[in-house]
Amino acid sequence: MEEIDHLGHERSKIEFDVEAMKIVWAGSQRALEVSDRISRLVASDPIFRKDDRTILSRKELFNTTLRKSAHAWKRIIELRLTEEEASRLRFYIDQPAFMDLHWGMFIPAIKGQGTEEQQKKWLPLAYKMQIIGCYAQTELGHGSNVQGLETTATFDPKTDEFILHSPTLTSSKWWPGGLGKASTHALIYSRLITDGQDHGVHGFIVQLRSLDDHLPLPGITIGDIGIKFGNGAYNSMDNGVLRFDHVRIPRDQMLMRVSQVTREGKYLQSDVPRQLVYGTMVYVRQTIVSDASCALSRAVCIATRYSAVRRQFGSQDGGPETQVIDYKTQQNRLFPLLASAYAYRFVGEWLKWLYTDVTQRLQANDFSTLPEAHACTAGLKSLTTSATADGIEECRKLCGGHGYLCSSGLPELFAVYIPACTYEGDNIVLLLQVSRFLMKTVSQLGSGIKPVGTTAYMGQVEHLMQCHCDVQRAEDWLKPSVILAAFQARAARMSVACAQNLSKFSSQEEGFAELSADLVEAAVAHCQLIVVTKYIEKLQQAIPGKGVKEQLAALCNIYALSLIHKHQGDFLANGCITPKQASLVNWQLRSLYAQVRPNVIGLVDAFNYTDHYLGSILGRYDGNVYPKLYEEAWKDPLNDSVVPDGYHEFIRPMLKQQLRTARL
Ligand SMILES: CCCCCCCCCCCCCCCCCCC/C=C/C(=O)SCCNC(=O)CCNC(=O)[C@H](O)C(C)(C)COP(=O)(O)OP(=O)(O)OC[C@H]1O[C@@H](n2cnc3c(N)ncnc32)[C@H](O)[C@@H]1OP(=O)(O)O
Ligand SMILES: Cc1cc2nc3c(=O)[nH]c(=O)nc-3n(C[C@H](O)[C@H](O)[C@H](O)COP(=O)(O)OP(=O)(O)OC[C@H]3O[C@@H](n4cnc5c(N)ncnc54)[C@H](O)[C@@H]3O)c2cc1C
Repeated sequence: MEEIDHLGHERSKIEFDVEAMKIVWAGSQRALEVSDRISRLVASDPIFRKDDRTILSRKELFNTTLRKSAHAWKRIIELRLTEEEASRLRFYIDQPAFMDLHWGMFIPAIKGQGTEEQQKKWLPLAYKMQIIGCYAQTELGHGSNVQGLETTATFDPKTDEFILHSPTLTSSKWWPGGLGKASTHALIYSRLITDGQDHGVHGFIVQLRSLDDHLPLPGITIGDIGIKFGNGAYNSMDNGVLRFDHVRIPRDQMLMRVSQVTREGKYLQSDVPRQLVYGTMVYVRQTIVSDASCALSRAVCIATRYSAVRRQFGSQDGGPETQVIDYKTQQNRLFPLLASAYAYRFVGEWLKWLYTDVTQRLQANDFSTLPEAHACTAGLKSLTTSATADGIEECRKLCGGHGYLCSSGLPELFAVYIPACTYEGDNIVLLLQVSRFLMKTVSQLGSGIKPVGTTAYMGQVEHLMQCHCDVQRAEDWLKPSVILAAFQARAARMSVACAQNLSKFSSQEEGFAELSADLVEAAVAHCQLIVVTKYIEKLQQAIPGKGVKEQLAALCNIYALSLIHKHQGDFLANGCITPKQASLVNWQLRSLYAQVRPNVIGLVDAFNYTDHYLGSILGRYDGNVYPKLYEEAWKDPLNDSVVPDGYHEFIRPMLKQQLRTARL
């Protein structure tokens, strides 16, 4: 039967080159080719099916994780996939698994914190998957406060070993992904004790399970922490609990790039900053920003396609009703999210560059950009994951009732995504780190230290404290210089106000505690400025393809102006803009919505997601929503029988009883 494209009329209106936009989204022609090929490979392989995930029991679901991971690994070897292809394979399989922690944290931690010798010993085993590792930092009692961890690693000079021990219930390792059932090894973060002295938290490679029969080694208690939020979702992951009872490991299993313990038990600190122990978190936070653009674009793709299919009200003379995407309220909720997905994509690309740059510098013992890399990764991780989690939920609401069905793909996407606001650093805790960095920058302004990188704008603080926004007509809001000036003035004024208020307290710590809510807002303003700046810089590059740059520019303006509208309290209170200019923002936004409206289906098609990856009937490429929703309902196990199990036991006796009561 011929397939009908129910979104064909939408696609015929598109004014730009969608194929060229796909390249921009993927990053390059080659990246698009790889992504496209691997997504099809996954979609066509029955082992990677995922439409049944929300109805599987926990054990069945975990079993699919094991099967999919083993099959993925087999395919990686058979097809000799490159690292990039393997990572795309993981992306399109779309199921959280122990492999993520092995490749995403265990290996990077050894690379970043291990000596050359340690890397030589452990990395080949890990690369060949002859050992499976996880990243065990968080404990039952402490996650955010890493310095508060309680697990101890005490050096025993008699045997040249460390003794790993969990002295309290709260010192139990709790949460590490892959720990519960799959990992054979772990990177354990633990307090280092030598000769009765506590040197703080360090990383140790510890074998947990036998490589022969997978049983826990002596002294180790280990298991899964239990079911988590939502059906399917993150429950494919075996987040674990672990306790040590005086477990001995050789001395050379402490990661010793940052500091060392000698054979005699002497503690030596190298000139590498201590903060490198936190380096793996910087790496993962950077990847999480790019992931945010993927998760948000996925939700937006579903909501956009469905909003073009769905019609409610407004029929005239028996004609079709209005597509809900044509309601201005729908556009006002949806289009800023579409714009954010693109904005996060570009800031993610930049952050990857920043991370690569800082890594190269670290290798050359240049640690000067580490504080900025920490502030940027922490802040942008926080900003993008919070907005993405909220955005996915908004997309669910944008799809009305059908968005609540698991077959819309949105409930599982939300459930699997929201922990990103917590893992790799609670979002508020991370923003407080950014605000510390900002306060330090402000305090150094008068001292001749020139702010650089993302805080360079603070160098013009005197101008930014007084400047006036130069907008008289709505179109003036389209000028990048005007947008940047407004965001810079807002960020600078909020940071300076915090710094001034902090100086009124007798101690810095007291001030930080009291003003933490304001500090978080200043950090958000700074991070939003980074996103806007990086988007504007992206537009300064050559971008080929008919109409592509124009659409990207419109989305950039929507991103920036919708933020000014949302946070107009900040912009007005700090005198960055006037009430008249705030109302012109709205006029300009409406006109931008009209400009992108004919192109929105093209803008989500450019993500190039397969129907398999989207996992959503509402977001189907062909828009054939209603027949497929109807068909899907009959697949529910409840519909296996016409009369439900339990009818004779529960429903029938109740009905009969009511009958008797009625007769009485
Ligand atoms: C199928 C086959 C596939 C094959 C291939 C597949 C490839 C697959 C790849 C998959 C990739 C997937 C990626 C992974 C998936 C993600 C899953 C998530 C799993 C989750 C893991 C976790 O959650 S791990 C635990 C994370 N924990 C945290 O984040 C804790 C948060 N807390 C902290 O970071 C810190 O404790 C703190 C920063 C909040 C406070 O630190 P501290 O108490 O030491 O304090 P100070 O505030 O005093 O800071 C001191 C000083 O240090 C600076 N600083 C702090 N942190 C850092 C840092 N990270 N880097 C650099 N500097 C730092 C701070 O600014 C201070 O500086 P001063 O100059 O002294 O002011
Ligand atoms: C799905 C998932 C996977 C995870 N995977 C891993 C893993 O693989 N390995 C691992 O080691 N860990 C892992 N974690 C743990 C995770 O890193 C921590 O949960 C996270 O760092 C937050 O720490 P916490 O739980 O201690 O939160 P808490 O710090 O207890 O936060 C509770 C509340 O207190 C607030 N708060 C805390 N400190 C402050 C402060 N100084 N100022 C203001 N407010 C504050 C927070 O904002 C939050 O609202 C995972 C967690 C989840 C949910």
